[in-house]
Amino acid sequence: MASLALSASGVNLNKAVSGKFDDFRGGFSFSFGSVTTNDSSFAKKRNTAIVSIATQPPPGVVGNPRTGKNDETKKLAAWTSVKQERWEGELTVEGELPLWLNGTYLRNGPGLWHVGDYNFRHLFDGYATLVRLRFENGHLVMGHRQLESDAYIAAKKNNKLCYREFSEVPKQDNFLAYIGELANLFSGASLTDNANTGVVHLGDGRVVCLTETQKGSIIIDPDTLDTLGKFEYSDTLGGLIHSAHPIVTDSEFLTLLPDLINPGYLVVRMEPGTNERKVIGRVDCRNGPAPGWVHSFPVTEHYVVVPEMPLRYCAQNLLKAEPTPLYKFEWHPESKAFVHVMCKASGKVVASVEVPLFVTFHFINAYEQTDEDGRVIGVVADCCEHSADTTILDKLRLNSLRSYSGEEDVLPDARVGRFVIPFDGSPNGKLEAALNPDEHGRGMDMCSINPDFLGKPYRYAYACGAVRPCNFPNTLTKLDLVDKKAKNWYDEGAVPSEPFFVARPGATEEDDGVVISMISDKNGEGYALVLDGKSFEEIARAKFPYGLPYGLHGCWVPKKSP
Ligand SMILES: CC(=O)/C=C/C=C(C)/C=C/C1=C(C)CCCC1(C)C
Ligand SMILES: CC(/C=C/C=O)=C\C=C\C=O
Ligand SMILES: [Fe+2]
Repeated sequence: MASLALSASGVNLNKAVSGKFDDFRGGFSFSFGSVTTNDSSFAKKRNTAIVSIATQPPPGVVGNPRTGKNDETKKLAAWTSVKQERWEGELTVEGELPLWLNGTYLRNGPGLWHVGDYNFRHLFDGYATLVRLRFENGHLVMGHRQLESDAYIAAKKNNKLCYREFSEVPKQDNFLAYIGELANLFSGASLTDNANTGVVHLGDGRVVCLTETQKGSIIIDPDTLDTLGKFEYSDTLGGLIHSAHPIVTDSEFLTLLPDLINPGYLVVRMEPGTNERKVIGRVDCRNGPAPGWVHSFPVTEHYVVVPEMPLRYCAQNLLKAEPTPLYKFEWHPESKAFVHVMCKASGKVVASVEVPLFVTFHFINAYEQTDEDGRVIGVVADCCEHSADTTILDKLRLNSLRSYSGEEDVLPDARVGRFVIPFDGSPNGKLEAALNPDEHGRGMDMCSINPDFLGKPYRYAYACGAVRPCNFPNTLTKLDLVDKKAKNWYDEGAVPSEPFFVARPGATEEDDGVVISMISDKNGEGYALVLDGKSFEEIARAKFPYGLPYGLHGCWVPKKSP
């Protein structure tokens, strides 16, 4: 059992933070909260530790009733709309940032959950808030800014929801308008372009914010967070939706386009410097009325792994004005679950197996298994698996996230689900926990790996786990998938965002680097946190001028060499 001691040092942000504000003025009811930076008791309030979850008694978690809008009370900022349109300034760093850490960590996520007096219902509905941490020679400059999607601009202008978000549908004044809106749904015109899920750094240097609608692909300037315009796909592949998480490397962009008419998926590839996706191949669904939801998928060095989850897109739910318990999806256990493997070079499906039922948002990584002669005999694919329980989707409703009492254990169990897909023609693949889920408190999501190990055998992953009771993953967790152990960082009452691994230039060991996260703490404040990739101990933190909303996924933009 490990329960490591705490360290603390003070900071007075009144002196430390030099910030630039750009108050939002318009039809939106943003509150113009003044920035509360004078908090010399910050250090005293600190209570963080690396804990062994299996042996630590569950700590109390602070209550969190929130409205959709900001107020000045000190509550968790994670589920609260961002205070203002933008801010930029240097932060005071406690501890020491490695001097090799030069570049920008960008994080995207839904950060504004109301239009006028209307409050959105689901975490995924919020308008995209971009946060930028620029690391330079031991210094850290933070900036945040709203993404200027058409959906956001229209909401600001008209003071009402104008596009279909994840769970929200614009209200129509009359029957004719209702019919018009439905027609626009089929053409895609009424779908949101609110690219609030992730942000990727393409091999050609462009930085693109993404969501699950294809029109929600928006180019930004990583230095200013300016919205530069739509990323227009120049091909004629059509379709309205894609996986929220493409696989992006210096040499390619791979994604899946679900086909809702003839259930299946197109596997497509785009080269740096182009906007044209080319088809690698097509996977036909094995069963069910529609393709399974593909929020993400993994790749190995030579194969694309296509999951067919029994949580399937649902055309009827798409047409409904009010959200259903599974939103735009439907659970079809009778349709079973499958995993398909496509060869990247030939587009041929080399394996298609039935697997146990599963629910996942995020794949972690995948790799090839070889025999003693080096022949590929199968693939292993790991994901954050929610025990085939779809209730996780409804647990991400803002009411549920905001109304946590701190006492009940609300978060459904999750694990590192490891698929083993044989290439020998067997009809079934395996799905088992890669390590005992008690190692990470049976919470598991929001993962990253060392990108040099993408598609290759790997040992370490970073994710969020749980110290229970809780209603959302509340630890940063380093998973050792070889020793089957986890190290957990925990700050009582806080919500950390996805731990993002940045490798030290020239590193030869997989975990030689740092892990960056942004924390919403129980006092309503927040800070950037940098952990050592190996020891998983804190090496630096920097307090934000005010707490920021929860963010989903990020990317690293290395500093350009002069
Ligand atoms: C934030 C996140 O992780 C997921 C966002 C998903 C969105 C915005 C999905 C939107 C959709 C529609 C507006 C209609 C079509 C179906 C679907 C792709 C779910
Ligand atoms: C926040 C989340 C999914 C985000 C998608 O991009 C999942 C959280 C799961 C909790 O266990
Ligand atoms: Fe995601």
